[in-house]
Amino acid sequence: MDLQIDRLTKQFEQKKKPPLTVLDDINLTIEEGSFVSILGPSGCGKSTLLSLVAGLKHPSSGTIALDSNPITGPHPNRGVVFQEPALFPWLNVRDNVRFPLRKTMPKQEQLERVQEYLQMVQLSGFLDHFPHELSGGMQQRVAIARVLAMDPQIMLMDEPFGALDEQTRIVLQDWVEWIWQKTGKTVLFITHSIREAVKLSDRIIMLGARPGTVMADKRVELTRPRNQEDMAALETEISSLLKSEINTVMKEALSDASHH
Ligand SMILES: Nc1ncnc2c1ncn2[C@@H]1O[C@H](COP(=O)(O)OP(=O)(O)OP(=O)(O)O)[C@@H](O)[C@H]1O
Repeated sequence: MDLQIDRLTKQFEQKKKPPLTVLDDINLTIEEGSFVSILGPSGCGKSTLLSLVAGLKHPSSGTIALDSNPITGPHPNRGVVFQEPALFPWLNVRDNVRFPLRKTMPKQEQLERVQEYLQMVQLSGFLDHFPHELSGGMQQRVAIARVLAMDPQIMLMDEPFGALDEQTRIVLQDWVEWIWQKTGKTVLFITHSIREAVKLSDRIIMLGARPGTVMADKRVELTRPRNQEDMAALETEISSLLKSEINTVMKEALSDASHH
């Protein structure tokens, strides 16, 4: 099922100032089963866009629809993974993953599903562990298993590896690519890392700053698994695009400041 974003605009009210436009007339179709990353300078509206797709925030104008059904709020067909794993500290791994399933199916089925997805994230030996007994990377895998177990159509991932060390991050990148290939889910993935985006994505959408519009939309045709040499040229190209965008924003900010 495609995700269709039409003429999407989001503004936030500000005290004693005109509203802040964060996303301005965004039009995108995200194809079913594709891995799409969103890159852009800090504050350009990446998280806002993801929250809108999640249904946690509402558009100021425009629409978002999943296979022609308008999104009006959160729904299990869209699973969200944040930078912080957000597990319940008082529940063990089994019950953390089971939690969202508890009203949707018989208990035996819940437990089977929990087992299946913890196996997929290679944590089936940790059912009785509590979050504080796990490393950050393991906690994030539990959080991902919890979302996968709900069998969403789309995984919305907001810098899921941003808080992890470089080595763990590289391992989890390979692993998320494997999960994506195995499950065939659509992934919408926010990252600050150009390398991560180039490694994982079918398509990279770059948001520009103030107000957030689509600055570039690139298909990545490199064969998987991708190696550093093949990725280098595209990384350089994206990096210079982003640098010039950030420069523009900083110059604007400086000139605004000097006029006040
Ligand atoms: N609830 C809110 N009320 C007012 N302004 C908001 C609100 N949420 C976000 N903003 C503003 O909207 C802009 C975009 O924020 P957003 O978090 O979407 O950016 P981002 O691209 O995800 O940033 P980063 O890369 O730093 O995480 C920022 O200027 C932010 O201050």
